Formats: sequence, C-alpha cells, structure tokens
Amino acid sequence: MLTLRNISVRLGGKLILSSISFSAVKGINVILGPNGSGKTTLLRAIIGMIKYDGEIRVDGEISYAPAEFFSPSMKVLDVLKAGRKRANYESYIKELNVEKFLERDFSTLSSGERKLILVTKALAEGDNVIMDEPLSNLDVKNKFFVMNILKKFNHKTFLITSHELETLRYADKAIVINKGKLEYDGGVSDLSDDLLSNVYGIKFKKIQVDGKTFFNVTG
Ligand SMILES: Nc1ncnc2c1ncn2[C@@H]1O[C@H](COP(=O)(O)OP(=O)(O)OP(=O)(O)O)[C@@H](O)[C@H]1O
Repeated sequence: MLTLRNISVRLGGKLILSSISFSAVKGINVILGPNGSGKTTLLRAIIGMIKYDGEIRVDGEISYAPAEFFSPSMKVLDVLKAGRKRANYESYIKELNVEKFLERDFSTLSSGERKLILVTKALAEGDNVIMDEPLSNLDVKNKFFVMNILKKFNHKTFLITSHELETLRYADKAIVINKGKLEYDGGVSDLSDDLLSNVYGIKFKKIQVDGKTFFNVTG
C-alpha cells in the first residue's frame, strides 16, 4: 500500500507540488506529466529524500531507481548488493538477464545496461518499487522486456514516471501531474485525450484496441 495525502513541496522558496493525493494500486502505476511538472520531486518526497507537508503511508519496503545515477567505479555485483543485504538478488538477476554484467565495472556499462542493473536492484529490494524513468536509455525491445517483467511481478506496487505513453498499455493506473498539481488519478481507459492535450499542449487521439488504450499524437 502506498497512499499520499495532501503532499506539498517547496524548493528554493517556490511551491513545486501542491496538495497531491492519491493511492497507488498493486501493479503498475504510471506518472505522466510534462518536463518540470514535479514528477521527480514527488518520487523524492516519497522516498524521504526531501521535506514535504502532508502524509505518506506505506506498507512494506520501498526501493528506488533514480533516473540518473552517479556511475561509481565498482563491480556491478557490489552495486547490486550495496545497501540492502537481505534482498534476494539472484532470481531478479536471472529474470533481467544481467548475469553477464556482474563481474564488470559498473562505470564501463552502456547507459541502457546501467539502467537494467538499476531496475534489477530496485525490483529485488522493495515491495513498493519507485522508479524514475526506468525506460529511458533502453532500446525498443528492452522497453517491452522491462514492462513485461514489471507486469509479471504484479504483487508489488510499481510507481514509475515515464515520458513514453506506450507504457500506459501496461499500466493498472495513470497519474497525471501538471505544474505541480494532480490532473488525473484513475484507470487508463478513463483517461481522456482532451485532458492529455490540455496538459501537454499538443493534440492527442485516444484509441482502444483489444481492451488496451493507446494515445496517438495528431497535431
Ligand atoms: N532545488 C530546487 N530549487 C528550485 N526549483 C527546483 C528545485 N528542484 C527542482 N526544482 C523545479 O521544480 C520543478 C519540478 O522539477 P522535477 O524535477 O520534479 O520535474 P519533472 O516532472 O521530474 O521533470 P522532467 O520530466 O523534466 O524530469 C522544475 O521546474 C524544477 O526546475
């Protein structure tokens, strides 16, 4: 369980998040919103990295994969094991197919390979897996690969940000933030193209195929 009530954040004297409330569901919760809308700030508040007003209630362990990560000169296996010693990494290492990187120096991996390691680590360490743009730097095949793995572990709660609207087809819930305010919190099929068009300032058309929802940019 992950519930936020009236979360507000001020940074540098500016109100960055304004009274955000929602409950994440088990499975995949995707946070959408334009650049600078407050997505990363919200994730940082949830993991306790920054101060906030309001209430956050969590059951179970929280894990976090940041969007960008300082690349230490450190063995990949040690990066995975740094922090939570009790996590069962082995099964997730197999699942994500990253055995081949374990003995390598983390700083020598490509950006997509590093991303797969961060996703592996977050999956292994938490029941509430908070990931900031877990698909950025991944190639088209690995994007689908990772989303399918998240779908498989649907007893966990994933809260992920994404600029890729294709992730919505896997999502159990969509959360839309604009200018620090919550614009939408609900099922993907109920999310309207008008709302997305207003938030992003470009035209979207919603398409539903085989019970899945897609949004095409039309202008
Ligand atoms: N320490 C700070 N002081 C002042 N403003 C800040 C600070 N940190 C972040 N901001 C501002 O807060 C806003 C939200 O930033 P945030 O990184 O949460 O956005 P985001 O939705 O994750 O954006 P993106 O999609 O570009 O990653 C931005 O306008 C950013 O410039």
